[in-house]
Amino acid sequence: MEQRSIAFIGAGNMARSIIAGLIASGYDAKKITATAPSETRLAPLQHDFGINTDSDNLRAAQQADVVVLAVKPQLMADVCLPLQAVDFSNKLVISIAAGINSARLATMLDSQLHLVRVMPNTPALIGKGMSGLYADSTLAPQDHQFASDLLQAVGEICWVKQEADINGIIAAAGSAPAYFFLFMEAIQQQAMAQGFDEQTARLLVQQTALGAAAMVQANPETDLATLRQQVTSKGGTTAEAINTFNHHHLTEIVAKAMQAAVARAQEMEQLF
Ligand SMILES: NC(=O)C1=CN([C@@H]2O[C@H](COP(=O)(O)OP(=O)(O)OC[C@H]3O[C@@H](n4cnc5c(N)ncnc54)[C@H](OP(=O)(O)O)[C@@H]3O)[C@@H](O)[C@H]2O)C=CC1
Ligand SMILES: O=C(O)[C@@H]1CCC=N1
Repeated sequence: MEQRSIAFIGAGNMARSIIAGLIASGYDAKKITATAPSETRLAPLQHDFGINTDSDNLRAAQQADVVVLAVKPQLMADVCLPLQAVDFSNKLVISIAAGINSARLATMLDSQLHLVRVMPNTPALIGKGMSGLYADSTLAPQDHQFASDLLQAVGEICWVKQEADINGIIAAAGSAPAYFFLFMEAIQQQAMAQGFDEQTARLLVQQTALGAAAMVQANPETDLATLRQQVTSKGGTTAEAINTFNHHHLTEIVAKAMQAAVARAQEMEQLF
């Protein structure tokens, strides 16, 4: 992919995940700078990946071709204010923040932007990310391509046609690793309650989750319900477990949780 200079403004969990994935995919570490107010986050990034770090957001943004906004939504307005001094006319801006829309970002940076909104997730850290991307029709094809390449370096991507769909990506992918972790935590806890030590319980859940996800990926023509049915022997143990999930309305619980994630993103659009 094209090796543009990239400044990550914010060096937390998500920036680290993308940077790790980029370096693993062969991106030139010297072309990447990450910023944060303290060395706590920066030093490990420099040590682990050999990238540049800087505590000066303005300097990093001014020197970059691509500015990735990777701070918490609550801080975005404060972080953007000094960046209004940057000439963004030849820069691509990528925002990974949940709940801050394009119009708001343009106001925060007081510029017309070449902007892509991206909703990634933390498995980008190991090259298994899932990112949704949105840009309006004014984005240049080469910027569109760069954003695609950048996120494809750390996983799968899908472009959405309407900006509001980014909130759906948050619910289905951005936040969703946490749902799977929660489910795995619950299985691990119950396996421990049934007598397994912590390590064995973790092995049982992680290998099963990995196997199930790999089966989904290996069988793209088989729908998820069929894969479930193949485990569920009539009158057997799985049927009892699934009946219990259904009795307690697992599908409705998941729907409500995803709707809550979207509602929070919409609320954040008003707050920040
Ligand atoms: N975590 C996730 O799974 C996902 C997160 N996102 C989005 O990514 C963004 C970042 O989230 P996440 O990485 O989890 O958050 P973190 O809190 O882990 O990281 C935020 C980073 O911003 C830094 N920071 C704070 N103040 C400033 C400042 N003034 N200038 C520059 N950097 C600053 C923090 O530094 P310090 O630690 O030193 O304060 C930290 O490095 C959010 O907008 C979130 O919505 C999107 C998809 C998934
Ligand atoms: O929880 C959050 O707000 C961010 C966005 C998606 C994942 N983490």
